[in-house]
Amino acid sequence: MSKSRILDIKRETWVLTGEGKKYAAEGSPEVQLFLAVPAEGSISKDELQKKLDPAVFKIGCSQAGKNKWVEMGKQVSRKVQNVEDKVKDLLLQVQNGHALSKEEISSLKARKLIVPQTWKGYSVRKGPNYAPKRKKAATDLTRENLQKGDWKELEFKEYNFNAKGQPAEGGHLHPLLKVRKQLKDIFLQMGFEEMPTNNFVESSFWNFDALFQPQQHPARDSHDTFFLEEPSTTRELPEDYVERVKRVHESGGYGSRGYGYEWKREEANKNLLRTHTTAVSSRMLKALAEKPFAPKKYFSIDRVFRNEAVDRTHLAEFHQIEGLVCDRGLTLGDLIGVLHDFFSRLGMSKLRFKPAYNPYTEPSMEIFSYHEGFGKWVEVGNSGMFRPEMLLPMGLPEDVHVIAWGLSLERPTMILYGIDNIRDLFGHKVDLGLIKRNPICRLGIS
Ligand SMILES: N[C@@H](Cc1ccccc1)C(=O)O
Repeated sequence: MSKSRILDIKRETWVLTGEGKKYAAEGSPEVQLFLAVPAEGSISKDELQKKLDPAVFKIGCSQAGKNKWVEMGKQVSRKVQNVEDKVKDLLLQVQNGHALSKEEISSLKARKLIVPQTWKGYSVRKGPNYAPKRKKAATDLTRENLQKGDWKELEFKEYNFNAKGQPAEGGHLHPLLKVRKQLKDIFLQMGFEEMPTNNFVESSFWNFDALFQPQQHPARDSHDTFFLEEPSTTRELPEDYVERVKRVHESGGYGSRGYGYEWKREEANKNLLRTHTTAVSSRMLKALAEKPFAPKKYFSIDRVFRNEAVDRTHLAEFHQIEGLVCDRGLTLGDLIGVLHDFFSRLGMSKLRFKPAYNPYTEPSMEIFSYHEGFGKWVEVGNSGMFRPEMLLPMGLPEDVHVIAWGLSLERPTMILYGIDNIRDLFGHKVDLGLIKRNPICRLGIS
């Protein structure tokens, strides 16, 4: 835009002074004076002065005299019959924004009845180099430019080496990892130790038999469990313990009648992808039974696998959170107390329990939490006291009881992040935006 296209604009207008405003309302001093002089005869100057404001008298005398309206002496008398208040008329015109002639302005200005007021502005017009007429500079040399050959005429934009680049994307943790970290912190704060959970492949023995789960149990069917083809069987099992487990399944002991069926070693040898992390708990408890007894609190958070029909709330693999406390004389009351402590740290303080069945726990309880947002009770986990048929063959002392519970990691994560389809949370269809949009995880589930 060239400079010559910008014009300064200055406008002068006139406004009344305080005195001007007074005369516009009350009449000019000369007229006020004229009207104070009687139409017939005369009035003494002293008498006249008393009738008028001193300033009006003084100015009125000089102006009325100049206009030859009155005869001034000791006595004052009129020289004309009528006068017109020209000054008042002019002041009213100025007040109403009308333009006056140069002479009229200068006479009012001389008497300090008006003052100038200036208004400043600019007039701006488009110049010959105004943007739309300019050629747009090309930013990229395209294949079309090369094919058409118009690159010869193109004007290319210069590189701006000072421009800032795109902000670099930092790492973001997946919601499951963040909730997992919160849960891990909760367990650690409660004094639990983490169990080693790095084996996805487990034998049926540790996953089911050691947990007093009978070999005909439907969960042990290939419809529910992924069995391994290669290697299809486990290499070794602790023989003495296997013998005790076989016996407790077949004929009981330790005050139990057992299941009364023929237990098969081949079934126990079958390798599978672990269906729950309780398989890890059974290994840990067996190891504990080998040493002089010491109470323990264990937890794990890791992946498990089930041959499920995949739908919006089920996947064939998910993460299980497992906690257990092993000590002398524990009761169901201890389990309820620990569950209240654990879940309230997750923001779920209203809990209810429902009797349930697990082959390895008695009694067993499903855990429900009241979800304020949903306005209803939702199932959040499963729990129980491990059966003597599981603990005593391991060699744990008889008065040692184990309270335990399990839940999925996906469930609380979906509630926390408002996700209603598990496939949006886990698997190859997860939108990276979900991860980027949730850099911070909120605690408090209900
Ligand atoms: N293993 C159970 C959870 C559970 C753990 C410990 C005790 C009771 C139940 C499940 O998979 O659902």
